[in-house]
Amino acid sequence: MRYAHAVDEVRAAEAALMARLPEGTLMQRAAAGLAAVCAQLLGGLYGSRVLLLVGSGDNGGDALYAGARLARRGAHVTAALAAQKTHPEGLADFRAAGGRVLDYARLESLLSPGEGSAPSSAARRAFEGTDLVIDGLTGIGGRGALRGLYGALVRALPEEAAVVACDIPSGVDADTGEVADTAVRADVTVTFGTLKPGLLIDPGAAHAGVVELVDIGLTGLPEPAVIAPATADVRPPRPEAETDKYRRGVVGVIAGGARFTGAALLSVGAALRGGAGMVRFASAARVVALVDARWPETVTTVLPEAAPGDDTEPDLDAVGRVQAWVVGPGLGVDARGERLVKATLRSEVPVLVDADGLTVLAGLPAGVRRALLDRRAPTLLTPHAGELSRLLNVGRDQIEARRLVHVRAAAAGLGVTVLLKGSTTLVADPGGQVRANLTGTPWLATAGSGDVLSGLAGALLAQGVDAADAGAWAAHLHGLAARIAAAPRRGLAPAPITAEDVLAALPEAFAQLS
Ligand SMILES: NC(=O)C1=CN([C@@H]2O[C@H](COP(=O)(O)OP(=O)(O)OC[C@H]3O[C@@H](n4cnc5c(N)ncnc54)[C@H](OP(=O)(O)O)[C@@H]3O)[C@@H](O)[C@H]2O)[C@@H](O)CC1
Ligand SMILES: [K+]
Repeated sequence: MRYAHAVDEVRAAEAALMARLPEGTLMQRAAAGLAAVCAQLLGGLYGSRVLLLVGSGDNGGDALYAGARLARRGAHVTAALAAQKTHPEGLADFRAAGGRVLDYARLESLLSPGEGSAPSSAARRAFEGTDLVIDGLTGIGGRGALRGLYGALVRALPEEAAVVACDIPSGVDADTGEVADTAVRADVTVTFGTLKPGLLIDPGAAHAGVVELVDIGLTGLPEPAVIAPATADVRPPRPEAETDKYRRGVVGVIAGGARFTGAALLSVGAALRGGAGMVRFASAARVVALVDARWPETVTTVLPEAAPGDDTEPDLDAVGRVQAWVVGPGLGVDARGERLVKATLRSEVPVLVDADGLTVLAGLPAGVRRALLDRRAPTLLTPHAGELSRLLNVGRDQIEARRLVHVRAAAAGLGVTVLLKGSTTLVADPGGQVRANLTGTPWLATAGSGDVLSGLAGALLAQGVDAADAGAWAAHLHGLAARIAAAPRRGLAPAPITAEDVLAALPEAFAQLS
């Protein structure tokens, strides 16, 4: 499990610790950890060329002290001072260690634009041959788009150099993972005390590379703002020898309609492979026939079409007992869809609402929606950014840019668990804790992959897994399956995949759980 804390919490814990320690102790611990990771990456230090990007705050101080340590071990280290004032003691130590300084005025002239907005050739020449860059422009004090020389400096970095970010890649918001404009793209981020949410959430996570945590002795941190389960933390129930199919959990899937049938097939397939004892499926006759043909192990029920104007609630008892419902994939957003969503939410078992089911919910008057979601059994909503945008009445772009903020707001506002799909899938419970999924891959951005996720999470709900774990574990397994499908053998470059491929790889993903 990886834990991330918000900046305010980190600062409070650091202040308490600093009050008990001699001045500068924490920074020395941070710098020692940073230098150790860099030394390991460089292999031999002697003669290697290191470039420090130094900003005005303590993040720059960490970089200067780390650079001094590397210089004392024989590296050629240059500090590019991107601010007029930098950490004075750190700079003095760096100079004393024999580090070379590119001061602000010199850096400014090197970075003055050449042709167009490309970095000037002077900057290119100055940085040529760098083996490793240490990014100490901004850490947890960074706010908004990089200002002054910072952005131009980042854009002028030599492509071949390895990049190690100090605490957080500069330009990434530590609390949310937002990237306003230019941000450092690190191969490794060395972070101190605890992870920051922005290291786990895209677009920040994509800029962080491998995240190495350095222990600086922080204690007394509160509950983490974001947690990211590792594969070892994903523990769906395992059937015992005497477990029968009913005790393993029965999941009911209500999906597909007049227009779409594929979503139902994918969701049912994933529910079958998700470990439930049995899958029941209910829908229109045409969809049921297809499910019967593709997944004969499913127990199916044809739901009679209501006559126009007839809004009596569908009889879900006719489908048989289930321990959880999945409702929505390919369902349609008409009156039939609305009746089915309402009926499942009025049941007393866990319900997962996905896809068209979410659009139906978004279209209901707020009071009706609130009453439907005010349930005793767990409720899990699994929107992508567009569906969440409709539910919250917030622009899709805003959701994409501030995923953490909006998934939390949705869970708190609706009083249910919300799984926001995307490059980093996030699962928020109404209490505010968020789980981030680390197994995502861009290959999952393919039609139907959400239907697979819904069936899988529904199967976990039916096995008694709580909503936040069901969402987070399903996302984890789904990501593993996608990676297996995209690159089935070691050393193979990933290839495009379909949702069917993800479905087929689910058993192998389960096999990776300890
Ligand atoms: N606290 C501790 O115990 C420990 C802390 N440690 C280290 O300290 C780091 C935090 O240091 P910090 O608080 O000095 O903030 P930091 O991230 O260096 O940035 C602040 C400066 O950047 C500037 N600035 C901001 N945004 C900008 C932008 N977009 N573009 C341009 N400039 C921008 C801002 O300028 P201003 O907004 O004031 O004009 C201000 O001067 C932390 O991440 C860790 O590395 C470790 O040593 C362990 C112990
Ligand atoms: K940084």
